[in-house]
Amino acid sequence: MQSLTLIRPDDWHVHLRDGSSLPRTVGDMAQVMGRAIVMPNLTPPITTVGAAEAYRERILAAMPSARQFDPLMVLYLTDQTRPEDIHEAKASPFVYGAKLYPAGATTNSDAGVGDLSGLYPVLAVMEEVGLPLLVHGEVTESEVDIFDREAVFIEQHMVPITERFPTLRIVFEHITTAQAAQFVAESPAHVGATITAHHLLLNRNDLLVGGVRPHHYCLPILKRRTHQEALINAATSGDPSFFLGTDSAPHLQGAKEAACGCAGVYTAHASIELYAEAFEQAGALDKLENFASVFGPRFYGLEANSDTITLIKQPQSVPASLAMADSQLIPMRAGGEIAWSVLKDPQ
Ligand SMILES: NC(=O)N[C@@H](CC(=O)O)C(=O)O
Ligand SMILES: [Zn+2]
Ligand SMILES: [Zn+2]
Repeated sequence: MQSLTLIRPDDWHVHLRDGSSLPRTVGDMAQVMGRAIVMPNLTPPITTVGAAEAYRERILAAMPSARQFDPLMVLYLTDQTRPEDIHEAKASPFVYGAKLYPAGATTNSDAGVGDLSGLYPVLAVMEEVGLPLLVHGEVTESEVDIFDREAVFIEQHMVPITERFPTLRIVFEHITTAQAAQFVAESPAHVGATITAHHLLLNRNDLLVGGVRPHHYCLPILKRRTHQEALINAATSGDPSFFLGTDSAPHLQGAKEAACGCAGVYTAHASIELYAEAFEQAGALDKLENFASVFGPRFYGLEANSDTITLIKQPQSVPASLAMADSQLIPMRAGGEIAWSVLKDPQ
């Protein structure tokens, strides 16, 4: 049977949520991932180092005992964030970045940044102390088409930010377009990007052909096939600017299958297996380890994990639903199969 042993991967963009959701999300993550950058878009958002450290404790308390999993915390930037908050974040051993959500761009982003230029004093400190800026890169103006919001963000915001703060470390999160892939490829090494498994495996036909598929609805929204191909090329290029970030974002079934359904795809149950499928389809399985396990830690100035996992080419069935928070969510590929499995640790 075909098998593939990798340095243990990390997830550089995940939503673990809070409270009674944590056993599901943390349990799934900790099965395979060594570390994860934990997104701060809770209600209320994680805007202080104190809140980030308390959230980290709740995550650790929800961990299955068997494995080590290290949650790396992130501050949520608002119009009220002060330069002092950045100094505190840099001083914390648990905080690895600060996240820019344009207000209204995505789930729980209402408290995000309204006026980006108002954030410049904060970005100046981030550049000075070397704290990475993680960006949900979409404009929110109602007149801009939803499929264009990422590309317009590059012109309106990414270019000015990188020009004004030329050494600021930036992660362009969950990129979905050829324009974003090109922007990152042409930027210096301290500008990176995460790419999700679902944006490698799906395009907007998978969202809309034959009926609307609410479980494929996420932000930034799935784009046309040519963009999917550009993302596959970027992820399998061997360029260290591109690394794994699942953006696994659970919502309960009822919140997705609704007249106004929430954005987010849940992939934490089988994320490395889904990436393996995408890399195999591209004939680039040999590029998976660097993308999943080496380039992310290198970007964040960390060592790669010291142990390994083994993937085997053995299909796994995905349950029709997964329990979360006394209810259920519908994971990616629900009721179907994924071509790869992770060999379980011997007990
Ligand atoms: N990606 C999504 O569609 N949703 C994320 C938010 C985000 O990452 O933009 C969520 O928190 O649900
Ligand atoms: Zn986002
Ligand atoms: Zn996200």
